[in-house]
Amino acid sequence: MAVYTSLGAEQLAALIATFDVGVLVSAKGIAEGVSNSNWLIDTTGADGRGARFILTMYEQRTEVADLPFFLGLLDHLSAKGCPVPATIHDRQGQAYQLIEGKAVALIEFLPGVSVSKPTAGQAEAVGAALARVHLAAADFASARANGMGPASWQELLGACGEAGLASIDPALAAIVDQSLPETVAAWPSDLPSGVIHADLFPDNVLMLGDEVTGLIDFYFACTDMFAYDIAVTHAAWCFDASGTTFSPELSRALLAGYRSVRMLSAAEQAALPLLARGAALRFLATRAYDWLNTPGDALVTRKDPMAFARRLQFYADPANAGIFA
Ligand SMILES: Nc1ncnc2c1ncn2[C@@H]1O[C@H](COP(=O)(O)OP(=O)(O)O)[C@@H](O)[C@H]1O
Ligand SMILES: N[C@@H](CCOP(=O)(O)O)C(=O)O
Repeated sequence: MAVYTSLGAEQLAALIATFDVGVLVSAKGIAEGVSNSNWLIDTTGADGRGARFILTMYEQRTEVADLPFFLGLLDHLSAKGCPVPATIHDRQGQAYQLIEGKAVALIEFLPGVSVSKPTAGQAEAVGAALARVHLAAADFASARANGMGPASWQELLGACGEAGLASIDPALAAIVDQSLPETVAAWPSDLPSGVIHADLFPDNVLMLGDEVTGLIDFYFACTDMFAYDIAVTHAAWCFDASGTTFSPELSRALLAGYRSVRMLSAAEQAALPLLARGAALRFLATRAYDWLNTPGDALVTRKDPMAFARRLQFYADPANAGIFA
């Protein structure tokens, strides 16, 4: 359930009245998502013909200081024709407001559904959409460091400790030890970089058939290597949810879709196996930390760390080195 904060009908109506979007008709909490609170908002519309929006309240994982980057990026990409929701600015021109100390933003509603079993056609479309974001953000003026880089994996996995990792799975500490030091030591810093999404999982992509209608949840977006974003998207899209079964077909399609829009340099190509191990470690680290530190009665659904430990083992196996060719 991703509505952590209760907003009363009067509060919502007063908030919506600060935008030029007509009068509030209904507000329904959205169950999907884990980080922020989201509502589906219907209004009479500025022209009286009805309009639909998403209202997001940023909870503790999103720093208010980062909102100008995240929301400015949405507007930039939307203006460039990417399927990204634009933010609705209030009558004062502000992209977000504070309610009882928490930031809220009204954003464009985009059609589509998140797929749970992608087809090759859908993976190809997502690869192409990712490459278009990389190109479209080239003239976005702001930058944001990746707070989820190699130092954070070490910190989070270190905080879990050997005993914590063993409590998740007896083999987990050894799996981490086999890959973490060498991946961090070899991590590149000289590959083509720019704005990346950094969390383009299927639940952050809205689709209608093979068409990408929405790329959402840019709240890990940052300035980092494009090829790392490909690796994250590869890890997210090319396995079953448990990380047990790799799909060569989805992998080929995702990479072909990306390359159809943006060619990879030889150095990026060569780095993909290493970057994929890093991507698996990044999500293993946050999932393992959350697994051990999320109270049993919390509203957040804990995600299985072993699903990314299995991906890490797959990427670390020399027999699979050729999958990115
Ligand atoms: N712009 C949008 N258009 C349509 N639906 C959206 C939009 N933004 C969010 N949603 C819906 O809200 C859900 C949660 O949003 P998301 O940004 O992924 O939340 P969280 O950051 O908590 O993971 C999504 O799965 C989707 O169903
Ligand atoms: N994609 C991450 C979790 C981040 O949650 P999101 O709902 O904000 O995308 C994972 O699967 O571990």
